[in-house]
Amino acid sequence: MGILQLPEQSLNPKPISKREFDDNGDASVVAYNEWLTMHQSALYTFEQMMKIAKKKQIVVFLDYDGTLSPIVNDPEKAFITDKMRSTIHEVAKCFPTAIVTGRARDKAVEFVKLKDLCYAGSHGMHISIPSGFLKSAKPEDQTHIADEQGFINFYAAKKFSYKLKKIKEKLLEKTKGIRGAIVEDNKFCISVHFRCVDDELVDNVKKIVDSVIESYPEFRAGEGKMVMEVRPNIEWNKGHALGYLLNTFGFDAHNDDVLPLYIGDDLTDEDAFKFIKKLGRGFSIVVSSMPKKTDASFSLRDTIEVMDFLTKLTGWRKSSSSD
Ligand SMILES: O=P(O)(O)OC[C@H]1O[C@H](O[C@H]2O[C@H](CO)[C@@H](O)[C@H](O)[C@H]2O)[C@H](O)[C@@H](O)[C@@H]1O
Repeated sequence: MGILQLPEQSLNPKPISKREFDDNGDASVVAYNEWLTMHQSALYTFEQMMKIAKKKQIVVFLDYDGTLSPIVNDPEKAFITDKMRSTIHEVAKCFPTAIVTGRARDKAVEFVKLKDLCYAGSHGMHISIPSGFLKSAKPEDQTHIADEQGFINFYAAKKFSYKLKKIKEKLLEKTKGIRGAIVEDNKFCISVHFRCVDDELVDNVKKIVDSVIESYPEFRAGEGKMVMEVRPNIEWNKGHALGYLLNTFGFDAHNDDVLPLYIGDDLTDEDAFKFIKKLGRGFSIVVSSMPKKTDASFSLRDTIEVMDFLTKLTGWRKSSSSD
């Protein structure tokens, strides 16, 4: 079965008015509405999507920043609402569910505060699975370690910890004179934020990051939303994390009955969208209120729409299991 493609006449994207868009962003209404026809609203095409999902196993993957919590200036204050938390809780009761984020896994747990789901932190380089979720016991080895909170932890990039610490020290030192720059330790990657840096100094921040990693060829830097992310230069990203988690949940990714559903808003989420595209099955949903280049098939405008979609999803699951 291929990725859901709806015939054009069945599309029912929610167009937005000029007023609404002018208040909100800088792209034109026409461009956004055109973009919506290629990345249809997952809310407005929900029924069609779920026709495909009937009697199949949906596995839910949720990015954190910009997907569950709105983007804010201070990364330490990117909280989710209680309503979003209880929505995620309901989702996790209905489907195997994982939070897949660039944040450190511990930070994601601290924000989400839910136990019965998986967390893939540091862009999937640290995956935590409640031990009860494992179909068969995973032997403890160098990359699978049990912790006191009842999670089994998989580490894809442990050997880079020492050098990351050094990189972080250098970044802190070199950015300390730039007002608004924040260096965030995400355990297996480091974010250097410039959202609150004066426009004319943003390039300086980027140059600092580039100059620091120049002496560390095993690392690379990518750009996210007003942030540079330094990470080990290894073949492991959010897409690999999806494959790993599906497998760990006991699902054969090649089984047509397994449908990964991923919602995310940032560049690193594109790796997960590509994974789903390559699989040829599942639902990839980008969160954006303006046109952007993406491999996702569907879209939602913002975190409010994400919550509405997840609520619909759990409602659908509950009603379809009583069929
Ligand atoms: O994979 P994600 O969960 O989307 O994490 C990506 C980065 O998200 C955070 O930064 C973004 O959100 C901040 C809070 O809203 C915002 O201030 C910042 O400008 C955004 O880039 C997080 O702080 C980063 O470490 C993550 O890499």
